[in-house]
Amino acid sequence: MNHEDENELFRRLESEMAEGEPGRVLDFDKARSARTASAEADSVPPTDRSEEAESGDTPVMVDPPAISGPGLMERIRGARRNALLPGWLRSKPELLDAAGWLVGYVGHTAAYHAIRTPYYAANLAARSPLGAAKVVGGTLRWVSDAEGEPLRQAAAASEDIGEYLKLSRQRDRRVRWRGAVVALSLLVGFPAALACYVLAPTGLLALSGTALVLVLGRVGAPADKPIISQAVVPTHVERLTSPMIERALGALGIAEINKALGKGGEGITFPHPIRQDGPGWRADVDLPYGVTVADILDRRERLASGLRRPLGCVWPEPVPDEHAGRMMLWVGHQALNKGKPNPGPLLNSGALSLFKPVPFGTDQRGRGVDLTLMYDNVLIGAMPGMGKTFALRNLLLAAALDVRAELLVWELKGTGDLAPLAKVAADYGSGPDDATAAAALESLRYVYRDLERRAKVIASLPKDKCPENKVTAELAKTKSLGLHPLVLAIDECQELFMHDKYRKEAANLCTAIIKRGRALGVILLLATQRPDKDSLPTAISANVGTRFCMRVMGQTENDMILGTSMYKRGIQASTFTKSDKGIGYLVGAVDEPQIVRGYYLDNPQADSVCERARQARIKAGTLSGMAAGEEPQREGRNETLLADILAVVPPKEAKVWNETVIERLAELRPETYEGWGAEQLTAALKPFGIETTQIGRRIDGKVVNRRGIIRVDIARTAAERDDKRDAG
Ligand SMILES: Nc1ncnc2c1ncn2[C@@H]1O[C@H](COP(=O)(O)OP(=O)(O)OP(=O)(O)O)[C@@H](O)[C@H]1O
Repeated sequence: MNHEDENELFRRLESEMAEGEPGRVLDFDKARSARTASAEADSVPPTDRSEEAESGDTPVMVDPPAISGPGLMERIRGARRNALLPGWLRSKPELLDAAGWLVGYVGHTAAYHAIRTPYYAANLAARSPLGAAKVVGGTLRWVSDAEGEPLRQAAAASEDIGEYLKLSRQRDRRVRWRGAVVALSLLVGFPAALACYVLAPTGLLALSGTALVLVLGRVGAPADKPIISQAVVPTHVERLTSPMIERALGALGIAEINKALGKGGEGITFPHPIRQDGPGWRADVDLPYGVTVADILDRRERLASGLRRPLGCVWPEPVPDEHAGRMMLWVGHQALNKGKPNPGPLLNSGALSLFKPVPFGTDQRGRGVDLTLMYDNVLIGAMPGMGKTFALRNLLLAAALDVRAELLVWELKGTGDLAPLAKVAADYGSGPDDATAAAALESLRYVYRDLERRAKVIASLPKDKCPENKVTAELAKTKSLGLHPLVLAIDECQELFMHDKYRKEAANLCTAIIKRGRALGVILLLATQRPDKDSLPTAISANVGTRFCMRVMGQTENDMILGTSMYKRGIQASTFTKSDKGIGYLVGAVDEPQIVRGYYLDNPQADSVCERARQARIKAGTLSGMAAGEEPQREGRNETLLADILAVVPPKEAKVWNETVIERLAELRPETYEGWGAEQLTAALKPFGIETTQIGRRIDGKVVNRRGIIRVDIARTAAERDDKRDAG
């Protein structure tokens, strides 16, 4: 292109720019390629550029200059540092696990061969004559220079006399000195052996004889029949490679991935080398633009098929603090659900503190996952039979081993899976019936009342003792304060939240406990198999700190347990299979969701942990309530009801309709009374021996009869109860 043409092109460009709106994005590539296509001219005259820059219509550059982003220091500061030591060296349980495995491996190998030593010895002895013959034969062949025989034969056959004579002379020389070596050895060796035979102690003689026999046996053994068999057969797992991952991703049917892998596509990038990570391989993958880890999680099964690995081995995960397309793909050597169930450290551990992390399970890589229960509440959800009760029981066993913790345990299914806890629990009930649901509700009321008491105690404490206005390990130790950890567990809590009579009150109490209980040392543990808004009030699911979700049907249940948008973020418990029992997503224990397999303690093991916890409690003097043989109060009554009625019905109102009373009660304590009906008040007063009665009122000139209370009845019963309490 000559300068004329070039100027013409830029004139055109300028006029285009002038026509367009200000700041319009120009297709510079097009312009550039037009330039290069038509000529050899390799640069724009500097005058042209400066003119552009000076004119007000300078095109807007939308791409940053090539070198952009943070400066060198910022990049160095922001760089991610790789751990100095490998994970297994930093984590004590992993180190212990690896050391234990090594000791076991060495021990097994040693024992295996020790048992077979007589067999190995007999085998070698049997082969020693053949070994001796091989040694003698080999020596004779060496002395007679047998290895040169084929060459001599060849020279003779080809009648190459010169070569033959040369080889024969070499042989004669060799035979001479080799024969001398052997003769000398025999001359020295025989008398030496004879002397040893006569003079050496029997032990040394036997040892040398045995060694000789074994060596001869080893020499006599055929190469294809090893004497020592293998103690362990190593499993060979196929290495995870980038082509395998690309092949698997390409088979997912995601258009963007196919485009990236196709001809001219940008391919798939791996920001770090694929490496061994625990008992599996870890690959970090940058998915093509626009593809998220959630897209892959949706197709985990297909991915596993593409990798030719069982589903339980393939665990794609989002990477914390990275873009949505960065995937950590961990491919285990063995399916997670095929590993031997691990009872975990609770089986043998001594005392625990709920203020510190307690063992809960292991992640895919076998590393221990702990949970801190204090200042938290836990929600466990899954389809029936996936391991909710076992997971809940793990947490309760940990709580049982903290002798200070008061346990209230309710299992509303009636299978008795939590029965071992009855040995240590202040209150325990199991059953699908109304009475158990009512008792569980009573427990909630008790906890709620205790919440009020705890709040008062904390408020009355000097600031230096309670600087953060919450229960501390120190305060929990002081028995007189009554600020010990209070753990209330309800398995199949949907039974309570869907109960005809109790659902409203149960939901209100639970919500209040979840909201206020954390700082006051109250821990609520809930497990449900029906995570929907009717069976698990949203106020509860929204306020729980730690969530564990095993297999569920779909997005709604997933997000109900794990929290809103978790499914979209790729945390999908619906991808677990039927055999993934006890395996779930744990959210809230650390910053990022984890896949965890809960420790598996069967009934007898749970029983033995509870027995140990019981003994520890007896020793510490903290065994209380039902576990201590005290009769539980099962009156089904709300302890504050009478006082509450007296508070909302002034003495001048002698008779008040139930509906008026509950309206006022709901204003006083919405968490307890909201949703009560007139009938419920009548039922709630019955255990106190108070009957409601028909009360007539004239409305619009007509007499309307409705059930109501007589205030003096309430006041009398309340006074009697107070007297009794004072006397008792
Ligand atoms: N961590 C685990 N590892 C291996 N297997 C487990 C684990 N947890 C539970 N299981 C198995 O799953 C089975 C069901 O467990 P569990 O009774 O806790 O389920 P669930 O969800 O409470 O059931 P349901 O909804 O019927 O009450 C148990 O019998 C046990 O064999």
